[in-house]
Amino acid sequence: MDGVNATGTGKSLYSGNVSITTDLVSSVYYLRDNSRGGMYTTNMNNRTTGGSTFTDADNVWGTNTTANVQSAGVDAHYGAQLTWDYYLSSFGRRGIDGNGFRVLSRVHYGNRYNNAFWNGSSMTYGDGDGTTFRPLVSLDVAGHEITHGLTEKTAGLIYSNESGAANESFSDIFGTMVEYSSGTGDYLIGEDIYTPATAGDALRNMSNPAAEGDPDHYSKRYTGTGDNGGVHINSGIQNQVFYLLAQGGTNRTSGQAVTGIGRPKAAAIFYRALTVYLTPSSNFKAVRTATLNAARDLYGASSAEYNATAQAWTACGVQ
Ligand SMILES: CCC(=O)Oc1c(C)cccc1C(=O)O
Ligand SMILES: [Ca+2]
Ligand SMILES: [Ca+2]
Ligand SMILES: [Zn+2]
Repeated sequence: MDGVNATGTGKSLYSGNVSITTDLVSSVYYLRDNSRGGMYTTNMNNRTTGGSTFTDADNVWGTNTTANVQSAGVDAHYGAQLTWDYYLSSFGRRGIDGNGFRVLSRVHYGNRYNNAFWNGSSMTYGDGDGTTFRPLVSLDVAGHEITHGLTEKTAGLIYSNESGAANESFSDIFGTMVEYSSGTGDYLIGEDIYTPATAGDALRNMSNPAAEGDPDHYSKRYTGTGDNGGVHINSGIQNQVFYLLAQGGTNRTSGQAVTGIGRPKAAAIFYRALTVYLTPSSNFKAVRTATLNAARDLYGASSAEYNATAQAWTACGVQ
């Protein structure tokens, strides 16, 4: 049923009050966005099956607190909206498949569930247990999860060992770009949702991966079998490459300096590498090559951008 696009007011948990696109059908508002592939957001009512699209009578959603079940729905819907807009405005990509893929965001999944995941067709967010996690619907998480979908439909990076760590890093990189697109951002992952009683920490840290126990250099990579071969650990190496390429700085392990080229150009290089050059079994060496090819395509083989890309990978121990 095609309704009428409406602009609702969303009182979110982590982004203040935001404008969201909703769908008016027979004087009921639905958390559905027909202007962005029909993306919609459902309430799982703390179960793991079923769920129904949020509805509202006056198009004002949530109360900025978890006291109202709509609040987390606002964050997830807004995160999907910003992610759609980021990929469209930055790279001309309409949805994660480039063909208007309809994203489903499911919130209040399970009971005090400390996780968020992409399952091949939808994002799913738990509410957290209130100690380790608050509801996992922050902007960098939404961008992270939806980018898992984009990766699946492009390079298809296998979710283990180095290809899996690269997969994770692409999600951290573009989750961070989506967060910055809101007007404010940082190089922390999940800072709004992680350990509410502890300020300043995060799931991961791209500017200083070691702050959260992850490697910033290939020589420090995890070689065990945990975490699918360290996909959320060794992602720190590529995250550090991106950070140094975007912002400039010095790698703490190698002491090597990198000249920054800014977030937009660094993101364009990584996006082109992901969508044009990478394949399912690509390792970090292959990502280095793919980003150099992308930098050459975009800026030229002897450009400052190309040289900085090579410098960043070298600074992090990937030749
Ligand atoms: C930044 C979002 C994130 O990392 O979500 C996960 C969590 C909280 C647990 C396990 C896996 C993931 C993931 O999406 O990789
Ligand atoms: Ca962040
Ligand atoms: Ca915290
Ligand atoms: Zn992930």
